[in-house]
Amino acid sequence: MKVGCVREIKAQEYRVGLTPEAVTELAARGHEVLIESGAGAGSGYDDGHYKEAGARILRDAEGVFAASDMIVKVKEPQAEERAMLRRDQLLFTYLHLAADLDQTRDLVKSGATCIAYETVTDRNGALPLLAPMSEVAGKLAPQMGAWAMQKANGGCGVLMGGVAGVAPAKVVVIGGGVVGTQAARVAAGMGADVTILDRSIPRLRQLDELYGGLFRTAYSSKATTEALVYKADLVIGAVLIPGAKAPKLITRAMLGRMKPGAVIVDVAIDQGGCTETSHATTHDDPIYEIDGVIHYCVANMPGAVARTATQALGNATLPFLLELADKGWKRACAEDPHLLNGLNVHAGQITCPAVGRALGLPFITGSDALAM
Ligand SMILES: NC(=O)C1=CN([C@@H]2O[C@H](COP(=O)(O)OP(=O)(O)OC[C@H]3O[C@@H](n4cnc5c(N)ncnc54)[C@H](O)[C@@H]3O)[C@@H](O)[C@H]2O)C=CC1
Ligand SMILES: CC(=O)C(=O)O
Ligand SMILES: [Mg+2]
Repeated sequence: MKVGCVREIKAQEYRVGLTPEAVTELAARGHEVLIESGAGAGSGYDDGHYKEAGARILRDAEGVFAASDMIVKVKEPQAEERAMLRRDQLLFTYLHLAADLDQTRDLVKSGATCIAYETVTDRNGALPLLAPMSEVAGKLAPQMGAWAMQKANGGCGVLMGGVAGVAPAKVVVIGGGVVGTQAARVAAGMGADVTILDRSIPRLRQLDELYGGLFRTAYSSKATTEALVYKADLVIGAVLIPGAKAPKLITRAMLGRMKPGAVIVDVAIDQGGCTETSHATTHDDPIYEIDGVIHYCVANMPGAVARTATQALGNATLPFLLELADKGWKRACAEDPHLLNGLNVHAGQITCPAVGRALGLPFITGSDALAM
């Protein structure tokens, strides 16, 4: 198979979809790998690293899109990239379609087969291609929150860990999955007073057993969430209902009752955010204020630490990538129901029910797509 990888063009995105390590493995199995010149530069890989691994370097993205059977990326294709997709092509990347009607329409129109990293599952019911980036974003969230709490950024001027005789910041993490756990660990490590909320009692029990001394757990009822949010200096939004839009757990009306200068880091923004007033921001211009509350809503947080993030993502995508390249999407998905769960769009149809429902558009199932 011809496997292509282009330079990411989303604002301030420095990750890359294929590492030279992945190229080595693809080439060893007889696949031809095409890399856009400069694609890996932001992650510390130059064209020479890819050539040595066995790739061919092409001058521009147009050439890579035109020649490849499968395109491997990091972020959702931008409008100009979507225009280059074609019917017999496979796209393997993050998509986050539930909160992105324009992209969904373009992918459907392209006729391409699109597998989204974030809805691929594993046998434990987890999301193995979202998890590494969730680890990164979770570990970054307290760091970004601490920065936003500084007065010069409009924040409340509270230091995460406090000092002798002065209380630390109160941090509330909503959602105790991968992002939430890493965020709570780091915030607690910085000395903050941390509570994590989740809707799943087994998950709360697990967190309590593992981290009981480090942070508290609480059940995510409306009343408990409100009470904790009103006392918080920093709220980290980390909920997920796979494939669907994030539930709005912090309303506009609640902002007025929060502390002036409190900060919300809404990591769930790529699924629309769990705060009614959240809208996606960029690393260039990451924060804005509404009703005295600072919002940080960068949708590609791991792009800030591209070297670490690219390596972590590359490790996780490799086994799936090899299956897709060796077998083609249809056989690979037929043999692996977890990869099939990643199929979001095929031949002009939405194939992920959660996406169809979130956008109010018609959909078929992955199994229907296999039978086409
Ligand atoms: N902004 C960014 O750069 C990045 C964003 N993300 C996003 O972060 C979000 C979280 O991802 P993960 O931690 O990997 O998901 P996860 O599936 O590991 O955890 C989500 C948790 O939310 C909980 N939850 C669901 N509804 C809830 C509610 N009403 N109240 C409290 N908890 C609730 C679930 O029980 C689960 O424990 C996703 O939207 C993901 O796409 C992930 C990486 C980077
Ligand atoms: C998960 C995701 O959206 C990201 O890593 O940017
Ligand atoms: Mg994102």
